[in-house]
Amino acid sequence: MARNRYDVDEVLETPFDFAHLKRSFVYIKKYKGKMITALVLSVFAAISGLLGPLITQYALDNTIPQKNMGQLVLLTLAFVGTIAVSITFSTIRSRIMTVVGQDIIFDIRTDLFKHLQELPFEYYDNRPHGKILIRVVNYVNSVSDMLSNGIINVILECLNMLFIMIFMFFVNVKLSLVVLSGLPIFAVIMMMIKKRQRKAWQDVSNKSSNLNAYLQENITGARVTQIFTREEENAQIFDRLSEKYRKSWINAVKYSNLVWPATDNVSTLVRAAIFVVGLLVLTPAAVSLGTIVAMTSYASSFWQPIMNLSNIFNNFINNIAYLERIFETLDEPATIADKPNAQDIGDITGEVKFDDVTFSYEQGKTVLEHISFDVKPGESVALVGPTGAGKSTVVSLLSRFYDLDSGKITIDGKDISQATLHSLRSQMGIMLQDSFIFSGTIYDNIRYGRLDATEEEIREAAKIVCADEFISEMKDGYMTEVNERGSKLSGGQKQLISFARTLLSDPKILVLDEATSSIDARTEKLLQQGLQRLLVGRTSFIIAHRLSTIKNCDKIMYIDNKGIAECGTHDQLIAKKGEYYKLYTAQHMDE
Ligand SMILES: Nc1ncnc2c1ncn2[C@@H]1O[C@H](COP(=O)(O)OP(=O)(O)OP(=O)(O)O)[C@@H](O)[C@H]1O
Repeated sequence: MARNRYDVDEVLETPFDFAHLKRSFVYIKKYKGKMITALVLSVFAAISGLLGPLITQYALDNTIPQKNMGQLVLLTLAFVGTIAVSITFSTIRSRIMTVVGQDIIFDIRTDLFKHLQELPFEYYDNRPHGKILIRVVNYVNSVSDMLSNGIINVILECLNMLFIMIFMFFVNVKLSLVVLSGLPIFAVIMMMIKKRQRKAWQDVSNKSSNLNAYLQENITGARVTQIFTREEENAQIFDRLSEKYRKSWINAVKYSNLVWPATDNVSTLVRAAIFVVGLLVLTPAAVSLGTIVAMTSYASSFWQPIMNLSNIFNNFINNIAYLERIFETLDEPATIADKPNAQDIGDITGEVKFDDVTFSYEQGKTVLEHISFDVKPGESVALVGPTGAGKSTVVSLLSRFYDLDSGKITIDGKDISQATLHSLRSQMGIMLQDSFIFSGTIYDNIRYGRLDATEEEIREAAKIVCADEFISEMKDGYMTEVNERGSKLSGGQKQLISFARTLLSDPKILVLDEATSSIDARTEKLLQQGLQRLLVGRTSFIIAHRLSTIKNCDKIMYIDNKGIAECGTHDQLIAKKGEYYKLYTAQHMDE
């Protein structure tokens, strides 16, 4: 998939069809009981509202000319009653639908979040995270009204139209036909606007997504921005994105704004036609004043649902662009998922074998080629080599964060691509280069991967990695609240917490990717002692640029040129006087 920058519009792979709307019924049908109740209430509210003009007509044509005061009072009370029923039922309906709308938001968002958690790293590597956020937050909010109220309103407005027609035809057939004659004019106008309008709103959604992506990137990178004093340039980029968003919005609103006046004009024309036809063509003798007043009232009522429908239609057009995005995310395949016949890998001893493994992140650009090596259970293996050589990639493949181009990786003789991800990853402890800290307490951060860990176990893990001392010195100790990304902690402290988190999961295979790079030399020495105890009985892969930390590993692999350039113990590689020797002596001399 092409990489998507913050300023590149996303391409929708699937054009809109009604299947999207049909698919959204999955979310709606759960609430059909409440929706039917709301619909019934709305129908009663509408019928009640429609009785008003009939009462008026009767009063104008009979009660008032006969000066029947008693009847007039009764009719006035009935008129007020219809309005009261209409308002009460509409209010209850609106309350029910607010709850349904929120329930639908909840369901879609839960599905999206669950799915996002299963998507491969590749998905996140390929798009700005702000564009993912906007789908889960803004787009879901937007579509909820369409899926709850929108669909009810469509049914309701259609029913409303039907009822009004029945009432109109009941009052006067000829004048009803005059009202209906406005419909074809309206249909032609709508067809002309519809397609352009949909495209325009899709553009708005793209531009708002771009803006969000840039904003999110800049919040995350705020420190770097200030360090490099890039504020002005970034503000200009933001202005450009904002301007594009503003223009796209104005353009889209231009189309939407055509719908209202078009409907309004047709409605006014039709009402004028009623007067003309009623008074001049049919003559007052044939049509009473009450009939003309009732018919103009019905005519404006008749165009009300049409105006509402065109409004809903507008809303649908905007929201369908969002719905497409939501379904696109839900349809994103979890490529790194359990195969159909995946098996639990069982309790592993930690024997690892790479068999002729070739891998590329992007098609045609291999990062590793034909790599083969064996690691016995409990062995410690160091991966060293130049930046970008592929060390982290090797351990990512072992955890099956990516699938191979060719070759096979086995653990205890079992192909990891055929194992369930949970059984594989739950026996691995991986400490990535980026020691991510979640918002919450230090305590919660350490037990992130093992919620059932006891306080003693948490403290013990922290002690082994020499984190207990600095944590205990904090005002609230283990209960100290840290921000997302651990902004209140030093780089080394973050690494130690993340280290404790990895150890607490008691893995059979331990992966430490630059786990101690930010830790001072004294703490690292202490840490090494604790680590030696801890590595016993576990297979470990350690990536480190500081070679002094991996000297004692059972095996050192020097990764370069897409493969293993050298492999052996520290002494063997020093004696070989190859690349490792050069690197080690260079570092040794520096020290
Ligand atoms: N998600 C990714 N998408 C595309 N290419 C990637 C991705 N991650 C890494 N690469 C590329 O793969 C190569 C190997 O990267 P890797 O992170 O494995 O190197 P490394 O040896 O661990 O480097 P370092 O010592 O700097 O951590 C690099 O050229 C890098 O640009």
